Amino acid sequence: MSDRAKIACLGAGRMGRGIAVAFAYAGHIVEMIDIKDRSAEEFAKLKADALGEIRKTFASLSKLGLLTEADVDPLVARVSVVPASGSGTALSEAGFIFEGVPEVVELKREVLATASKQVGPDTIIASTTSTILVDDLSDAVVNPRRFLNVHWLNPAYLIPLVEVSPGKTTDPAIIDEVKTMLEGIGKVPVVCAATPGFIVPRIQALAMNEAARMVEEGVASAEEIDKAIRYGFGFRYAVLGLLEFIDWGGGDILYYASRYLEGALGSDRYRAPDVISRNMHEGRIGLRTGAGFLDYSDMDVDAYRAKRLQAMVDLLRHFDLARPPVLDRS
Ligand SMILES: NC(=O)c1ccc[n+]([C@@H]2O[C@H](COP(=O)([O-])OP(=O)(O)OC[C@H]3O[C@@H](n4cnc5c(N)ncnc54)[C@H](O)[C@@H]3O)[C@@H](O)[C@H]2O)c1
Ligand SMILES: O=C(O)[C@@H](O)[C@@H](O)[C@H](O)[C@@H](O)CO
Repeated sequence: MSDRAKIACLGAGRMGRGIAVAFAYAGHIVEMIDIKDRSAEEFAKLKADALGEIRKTFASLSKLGLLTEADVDPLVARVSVVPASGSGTALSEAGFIFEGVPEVVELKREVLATASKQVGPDTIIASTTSTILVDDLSDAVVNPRRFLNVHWLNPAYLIPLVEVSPGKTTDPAIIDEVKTMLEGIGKVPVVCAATPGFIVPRIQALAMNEAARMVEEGVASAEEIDKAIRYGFGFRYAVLGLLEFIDWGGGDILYYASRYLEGALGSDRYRAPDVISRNMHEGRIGLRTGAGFLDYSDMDVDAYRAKRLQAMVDLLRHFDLARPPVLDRS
């Protein structure tokens, strides 16, 4: 018998299924609980659909070389779907529960309140919300000390990052427990303060809306904008962090660029935060001054730069875009 914690997902939708695949892959037993009120026929259909998609996902991972075809059956067998009426055992046996119902505060509170009455004393409950402040949910849970937000990125079984956002009432020991568990299944957890949108949704909602706005304004087609993201924005940020790049390009450039864009596009959504002007006026503009958002003073900057450039060259090769130089030999 495995001593890996049992997992329960509240909801068998996109995130429930993705999280189920991630945990089953890592050796955990997962029960997806369908808490929506529906007929036996509707439940049977949902169950077949969810398990069918999980099988398809494992089958595609086998084609992509992450597992063998023979692994698919035993991995799928680790996942089951139970109706609300059968949730008692699943909830009382689960070590970790991930709530994954639609992004509606009242619905999440209702589901969390009901489920948290049925869990064991050591169970940790997490909401997979993309944006909702953890403290807007925690008082719905019977034991809020063992509750926090754990935001996975879609597709959850492939993207390494998981954002962990504890609230005012979360027991600090739980944060470590969740981090250890996530690292144990190969994820890269990042902890952030209780805030709506955490780190990634907060940044990407702005970027996604701006991309949509540019389509609306006729700046470029959706295809051209996405090409720019894949070969420029995404390419660079696969290697550098956003704040790290402010330091590479220079905080002074961002200071002036923000002022210009705010005026030229007539929108305060380009207004830089105070820290950008402060850094600029105090000369903390990045690599050139030895410090910006990061501190380079005690670093072998040439070696650091070479490492990042190597990663970009590896990416160029990955995209099949690396070329030899053009040399004019007579
Ligand atoms: N979709 C994404 O890319 C993504 C990524 C990260 C986090 N999230 C978050 O995960 C959560 C779930 O999103 P999703 O994309 O999996 O949604 P989804 O619609 O695919 O799944 C929602 C699940 O909740 C169930 N449900 C719907 N209405 C219900 C009700 N009234 N009562 C009980 N259950 C109900 C559905 O049957 C389904 O199983 C959201 O909070 C979302 O913000 C989504
Ligand atoms: O990063 C993710 O996978 C999700 O958090 C997002 O898809 C999310 O639903 C929001 O950023 C949507 O705006």
